[in-house]
Amino acid sequence: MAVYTHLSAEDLARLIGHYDVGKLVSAKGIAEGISNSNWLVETTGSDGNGARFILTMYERRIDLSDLPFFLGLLDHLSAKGVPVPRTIHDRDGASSRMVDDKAVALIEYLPGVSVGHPTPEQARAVGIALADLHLASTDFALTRENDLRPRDWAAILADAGAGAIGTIDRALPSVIEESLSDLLEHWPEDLPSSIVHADLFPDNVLMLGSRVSALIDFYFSCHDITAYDLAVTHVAWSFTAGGHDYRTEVGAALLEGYQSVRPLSQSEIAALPLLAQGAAMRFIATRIQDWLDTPADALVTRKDPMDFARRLQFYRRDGEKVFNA
Ligand SMILES: Nc1ncnc2c1ncn2[C@@H]1O[C@H](COP(=O)(O)OP(=O)(O)O)[C@@H](O)[C@H]1O
Ligand SMILES: N[C@@H](CCOP(=O)(O)O)C(=O)O
Repeated sequence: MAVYTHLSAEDLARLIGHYDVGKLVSAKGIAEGISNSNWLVETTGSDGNGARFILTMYERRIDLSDLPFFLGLLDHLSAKGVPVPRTIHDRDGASSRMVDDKAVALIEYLPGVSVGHPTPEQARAVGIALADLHLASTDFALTRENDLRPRDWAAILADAGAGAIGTIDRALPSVIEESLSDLLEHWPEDLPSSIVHADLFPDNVLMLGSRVSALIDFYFSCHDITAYDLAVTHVAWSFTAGGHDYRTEVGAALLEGYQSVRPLSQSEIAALPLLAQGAAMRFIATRIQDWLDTPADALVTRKDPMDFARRLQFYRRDGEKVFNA
């Protein structure tokens, strides 16, 4: 479930009244997603022809001072033709508003569905869209540091403690231990950097057939190593459910699509095996944190860190072969 806050019909109508989008017709809570509350909102439209929007209420993990970065980036990318939803500004020109003590934003609705088992053609399209995003964001004026870098994963894992981590899966502490110090010691500092999405999982890409109709959920976006974003996307897209098997053709198509727009340098290619292990570790760390913070009977489905422990082991073993083929 992903509606954490109840908004009455009156609250919603009052809120929509601050935007030039016509009158509220309906608002349905969206089940997908785990971080924020989202509603699909229908209005009569500013021209009376009806319109749809996504209303997002920021619930957790988001520092409100970062909203101008996240929302401004959507407008910047959308203006440059990258398929991301633009934000709807209220009558005062603001891209977000407060409802009681929570921030909300009204966002353009884009069609499409998230794929569960991507084809190579779909992966290629995602690679192209990611490279477009990297190139189109170079002149975005605002900056945001990544607060989930290797030292942050290490801190999250140290806070959780090997004992508690072992209660999730007995194998997990040793998978982490055999890689973490290597990642901290060899993490590259001299690769090209840019704005990165940092969480471009299949559920954050909407597709119409083999076309990317929207990249969404920019709430981890920040400045970091550009090729790290490709590594995150590779880790997220190129495996069967649970991270059990690597899908060679999907991984290759993603890399090929990306490089058809932004060719990688030799140093970026050489770093990809380690960046992919780091990407897997980053999601292991936050999934462990969420797992231990979420009661087993909570309504939110906990995401299994082992899905990414398997991927981490894969890249340790076969990363060179995958990226240097
Ligand atoms: N701009 C959009 N257009 C259409 N659907 C959207 C849009 N933004 C979000 N959604 C829908 O809302 C769901 C949750 O959004 P998301 O931003 O991923 O939430 P969370 O941050 O909680 O994971 C998505 O899976 C998608 O179905
Ligand atoms: N993609 C991350 C979790 C972040 O959740 P999102 O719904 O905001 O994309 C993971 O799978 O661990």
